[in-house]
Amino acid sequence: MARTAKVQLWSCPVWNIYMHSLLQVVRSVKLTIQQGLDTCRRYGAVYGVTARRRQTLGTVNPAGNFFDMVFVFHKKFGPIVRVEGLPRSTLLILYEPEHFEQVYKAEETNPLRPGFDTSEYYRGVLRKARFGGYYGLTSAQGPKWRDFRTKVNPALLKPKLVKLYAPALGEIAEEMVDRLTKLSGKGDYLQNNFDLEMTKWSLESVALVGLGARLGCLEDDLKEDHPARQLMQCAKDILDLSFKTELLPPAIWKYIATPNFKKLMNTYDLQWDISKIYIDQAQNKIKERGHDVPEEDKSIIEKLIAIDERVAILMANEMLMAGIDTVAFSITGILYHLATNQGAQDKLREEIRTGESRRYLRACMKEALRIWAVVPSNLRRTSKEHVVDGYRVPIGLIRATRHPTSTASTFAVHSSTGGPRVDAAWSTNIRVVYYEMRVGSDAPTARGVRGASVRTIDVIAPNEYLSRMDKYFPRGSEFVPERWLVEKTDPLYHGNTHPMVYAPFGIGVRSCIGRRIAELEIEVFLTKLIDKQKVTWFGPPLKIVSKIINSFDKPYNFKFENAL
Ligand code: HEM
Repeated sequence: MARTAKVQLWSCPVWNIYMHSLLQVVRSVKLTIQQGLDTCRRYGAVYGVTARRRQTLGTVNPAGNFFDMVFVFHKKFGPIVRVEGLPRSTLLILYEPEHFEQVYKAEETNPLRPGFDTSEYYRGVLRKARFGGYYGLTSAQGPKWRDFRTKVNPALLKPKLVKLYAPALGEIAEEMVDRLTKLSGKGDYLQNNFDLEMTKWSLESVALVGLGARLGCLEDDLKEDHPARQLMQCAKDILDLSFKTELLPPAIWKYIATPNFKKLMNTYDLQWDISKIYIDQAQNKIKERGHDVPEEDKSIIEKLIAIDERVAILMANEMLMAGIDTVAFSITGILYHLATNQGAQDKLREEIRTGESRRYLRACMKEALRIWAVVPSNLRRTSKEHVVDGYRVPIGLIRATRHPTSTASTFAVHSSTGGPRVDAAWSTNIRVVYYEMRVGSDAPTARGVRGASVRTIDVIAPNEYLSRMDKYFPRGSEFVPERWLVEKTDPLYHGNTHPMVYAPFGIGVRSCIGRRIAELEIEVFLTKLIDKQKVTWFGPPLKIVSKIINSFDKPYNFKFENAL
């Protein structure tokens, strides 16, 4: 397949692909990490040093849990840690909220979050005519991202509009509660398949909003060719195939259409085709009913179709990608904490039955997301230079390799955007030099340079790790919903901590667009479930594994009984 695509580094939303690639590398190769205090002040110099001066951490954290890994880094290297050895970029982990706040705020006008190049290729090149210049949110940066986000924000972020879905989500939740009751009598089925069941519920719920239809995920005996089954498979395959195509060696899809790449493009096509059928149905219903409906009664899908049919389909696909596993993980985490804290569960049940308030329910949700966030850290790619705590963080790094035959002692770096020419020195015996970029398009000249490539810098805010530290949240590893409700004078009061520490839905203008939908889905389901069922947990504690996002390790030892 011809590959004329000008592929840039793209954004992936919740999946934070770099976390995953980081974990893979940590498992398989020796990571070279330099302590921030040493490195940042002398960024270029450190990159120029030989392996002999690098601290090698070795294989860290074979279990692949992101929390444990950043814990080790923090303890070993301090508050600013740089991680080398990743395929596409350098990671700079900032453990002080003031530090990442400074970088994130400075990047807020153009927040860059890298993701899958293949998704951009599909939308921008392979199916360019179909997408008509729209890239969605998950695979767009800069003006393309901003334009789409500005278009869809009003439809997805208005609480009043999202609340219109509460009754229909309530019906789905009731069906799911009945289903759980039924399945809990089926031997060890739920122990092994609780995640699948929660995925069915979250897909059914998010599709109601994104596609305006009930898919039928909660039916018994879903056939292989059932659209619900296919959409569930598409979401799973897209993440899986993108990872394999882009991050596992040999990542040659830009030159040769590998089998995984072809499969990925076909999966995107299938997801589009199925979504289009539902969007067409929604459009027909709207036509039959007529447009003479007050603006505040129009559904999300109606508002999106009014912008453009392609925007509606693209946004539905984004929701199906970002809104299934995230919600399924979060509800599982909340249920686990309620099952292992019966006092909190009883208190919640009482609040639900009196029906006067939802304060405790919301506190339980916040508390569970503090302890286990589906996206364990946030990430922004630098687009400008920063000085953090006295250390210079460049826009990126140029990796220049000296030609073996060259005897020149310097090479030149010049800027096509008008910056000054800089002569950089090769150190004796060093064939590879990292030069800190100062302007967007710095590039080394040919004198003695064999090859040059640009490495970007991704600044990581390890929010889940920080949120469990006693320093920020007293009794940080305990489930204490009360901290979200107590007065300012109470030492547990959540507002005493830095506002950037707790960020399960991300940070700033690029934060999760599905937050209100996710919160409503979870709230409605918990209300129905805890009213009817007492949830308990038996066996060893539930464990997290970090894949593209966080997920849980089986078995799911929940027990559901009728609540008194
Ligand atoms: C509890 C469930 C969820 C959690 C914890 C979560 C978390 C996140 C996080 C951390 C980000 C990255 C934000 C940033 O970079 O600052 C994100 C982005 C995103 N999320 Fe969610 N999410 C959830 C549910 C959903 C749902 C239900 C949808 C769809 C309806 C959704 C759609 C998206 C999209 C499209 C983005 C990309 C936004 C952009 O780049 O402009 N998420 N989410």
